[in-house]
Amino acid sequence: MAVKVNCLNPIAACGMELLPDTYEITDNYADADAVLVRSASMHDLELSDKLLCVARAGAGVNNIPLDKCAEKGVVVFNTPGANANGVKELVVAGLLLASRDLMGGYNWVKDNASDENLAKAVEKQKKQYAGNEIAGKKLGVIGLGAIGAKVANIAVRLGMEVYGYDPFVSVDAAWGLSKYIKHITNVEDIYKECDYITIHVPALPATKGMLNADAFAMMKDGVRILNFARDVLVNDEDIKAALASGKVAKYVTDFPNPAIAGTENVIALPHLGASTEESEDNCAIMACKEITDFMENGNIKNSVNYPNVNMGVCGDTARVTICHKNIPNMLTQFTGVFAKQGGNVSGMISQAKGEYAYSILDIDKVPTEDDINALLAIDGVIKVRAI
Ligand SMILES: NC(=O)C1=CN([C@@H]2O[C@H](COP(=O)(O)OP(=O)(O)OC[C@H]3O[C@@H](n4cnc5c(N)ncnc54)[C@H](O)[C@@H]3O)[C@@H](O)[C@H]2O)C=CC1
Ligand SMILES: O=C(O)CCC(=O)C(=O)O
Repeated sequence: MAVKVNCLNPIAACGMELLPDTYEITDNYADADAVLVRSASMHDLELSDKLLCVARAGAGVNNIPLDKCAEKGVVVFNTPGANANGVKELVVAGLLLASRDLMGGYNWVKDNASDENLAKAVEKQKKQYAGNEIAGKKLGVIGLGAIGAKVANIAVRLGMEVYGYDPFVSVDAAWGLSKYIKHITNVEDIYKECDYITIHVPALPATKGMLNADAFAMMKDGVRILNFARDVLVNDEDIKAALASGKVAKYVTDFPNPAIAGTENVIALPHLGASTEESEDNCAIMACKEITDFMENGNIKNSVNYPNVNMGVCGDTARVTICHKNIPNMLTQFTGVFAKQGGNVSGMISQAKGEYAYSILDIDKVPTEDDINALLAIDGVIKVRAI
């Protein structure tokens, strides 16, 4: 039967073209085996029994109910790093927008475009839009993942003194960091020392409202804040007060909301970080490859709610995949189901991530409906799929 794929947002064609010809694109979310999504919220959508996986063509997964998906055996993927360069480049633009009054200058020229003496007027007017250079200034980067690490490295190359903070930094990201980045172990040192602060952490209960009145109170007067991660990381009322008092000179954000969009010294962009042809292509390609390998082989790569598991292509007559709870004695029960029927399990792999686990079994016979039902009847088994 054809694999049905539903796109909740438009996904770049170069990714969609990688899906096998046998796959069918459907407008009917409820009938989909696989869902592709960018920023659309899935929190209010029902998860059908048929749904097997969701691929987020992007990094942030706060638009997807990860626990609810895990409980129903729906594997959620994202595309780590695929749009990081796009965001990094926009953060560089954000640093410049926070330092030079480009918007004011641009608007003034536009408003005076028909002035015959424009060239002369420009020379008189330009002092209104003078600013500062970023070279030599201190930049604090909170979160040194795919984006934060790139931002920190480019800022070093632009002549900034860079402070980096990430208590959970991955080994890969750490290897890629410039040796000139100062390793900060207490985020308060970033608040106290830096002229510019940029935040690149996921929206989690622990990071929501991280930049709040207490944090602003520690910062230098005239600090410039950049938020290309998520609106909820910055407390709206607190940053408005900090902008009004001059504590924060500029707030550049990719996440406007009615509370801050019209506020003076807020420069708000319409979530453009990953909106480049290159990032959209990279994310679409990675997401579609993840779906295809999962649907065809049961392999999981870059999941955010199930473990990564790779057993290549099926080396026997059939393959069975099982989403289950991470509890004792599961594997012997799985092999027991096939042993009872005289079937041989020739390959098996199992990995756990938190409360959940995922197993792949290659077997020398096509599993019967009874086999599948026997697996489903095991306490802790969530979803079984025969490939
Ligand atoms: N503006 C846009 O269009 C885009 C925004 N984003 C946002 O940026 C966020 C980061 O993206 P990536 O760098 O690709 O993700 P990532 O997962 O590679 O990096 C996130 C980093 O934050 C760190 N972290 C987590 N909690 C922290 C804390 N309390 N303090 C300091 N560091 C902490 C993690 O250890 C990790 O290194 C995403 O979660 C998403 O919300 C991502 C892509 C595009
Ligand atoms: O798909 C998009 O444009 C959103 C990108 C984003 O915010 C993310 O990857 O977390």
